[in-house]
Amino acid sequence: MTPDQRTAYIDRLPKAELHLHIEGSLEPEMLFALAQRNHVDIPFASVEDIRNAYNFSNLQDFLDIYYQGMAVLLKAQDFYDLTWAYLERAHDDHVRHVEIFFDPQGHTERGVPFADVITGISDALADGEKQWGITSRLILCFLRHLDEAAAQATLDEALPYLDRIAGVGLDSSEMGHPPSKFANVFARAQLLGLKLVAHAGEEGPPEYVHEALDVLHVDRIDHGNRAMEDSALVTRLAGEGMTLTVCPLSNLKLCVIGDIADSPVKQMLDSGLKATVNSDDPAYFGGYVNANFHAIASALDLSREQLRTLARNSFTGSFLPPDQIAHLLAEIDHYDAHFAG
Ligand SMILES: Nc1ncnc2[nH]cnc12
Ligand SMILES: [Zn+2]
Repeated sequence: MTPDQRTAYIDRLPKAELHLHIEGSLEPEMLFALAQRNHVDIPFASVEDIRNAYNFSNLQDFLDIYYQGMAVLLKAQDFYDLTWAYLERAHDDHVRHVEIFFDPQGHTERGVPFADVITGISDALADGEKQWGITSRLILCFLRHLDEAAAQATLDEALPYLDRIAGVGLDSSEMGHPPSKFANVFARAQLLGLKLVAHAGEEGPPEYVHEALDVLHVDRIDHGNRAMEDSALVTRLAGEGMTLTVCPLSNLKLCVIGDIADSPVKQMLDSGLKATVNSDDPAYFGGYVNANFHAIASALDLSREQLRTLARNSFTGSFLPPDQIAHLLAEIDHYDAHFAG
């Protein structure tokens, strides 16, 4: 395939996005507009000012500004508008299914009712399915810089809404907050029938990936970059068919990698790992899912077969039922068979 053909192939390839923080899709324009609509003071005079602040040297640098940005989200309508805007972009990128993280503790600690957060997001997801046929799952993330009791209280608040929540995850500052800190709340979530995921090995050591598997019993690993440092762990992850939700542009912006060519995606595929490509916080990291595909496809010279594998992994690694996965895999095959460049 020529580079132009590869770009065209990615653009319309049916895919799922499995690692997307809905608050990280808050574009500077919407942040600015919501600040005005809700009369929230922000330390930025213009959209340009906001964009200029998006330079990070590590995860914590980003998180500081990410939590600051959330302050403009106050009403159910704000969460609806945010989610709808993301779905419009996802639709443009031929995303057929999304599994979205949300950070309720970032909102309830500011006095926003849990009900407003989940209602706004889930109403938009339902409307997105009606409008475009994009299916979805919602994953409640616990903030790992807070304690386990706070996570348990958040799970308590979620109980009336479990019909809208597919799973729980673990995000925020990784270093110093190992997965084992949340062993009890994850065990409780599992008993409630929820799926389990955790950010691990983004900045944290391979040991945190081991803990996510052995202590939390996760169904997926979010990021997982540093698992590549531990060959026995790589063999294990490959053997278990564990899905890794890798985020190339995020890794670059947060200095997890020094160059996009250092993205581990190709090495993961070559090692038999079930890697997927995702955007993480696209408003902050410079691109939605197709931009992430484009960036690594050229930097790593990915083949058509590898791109197709990444798209297949996004569906087989999802929490959809087998019949829907089979249907989406058939969509990929149909697309691939008819792609003329
Ligand atoms: N990449 C990331 N890592 C940890 N926590 C996050 N919250 C939002 N994006 C995150
Ligand atoms: Zn993330």
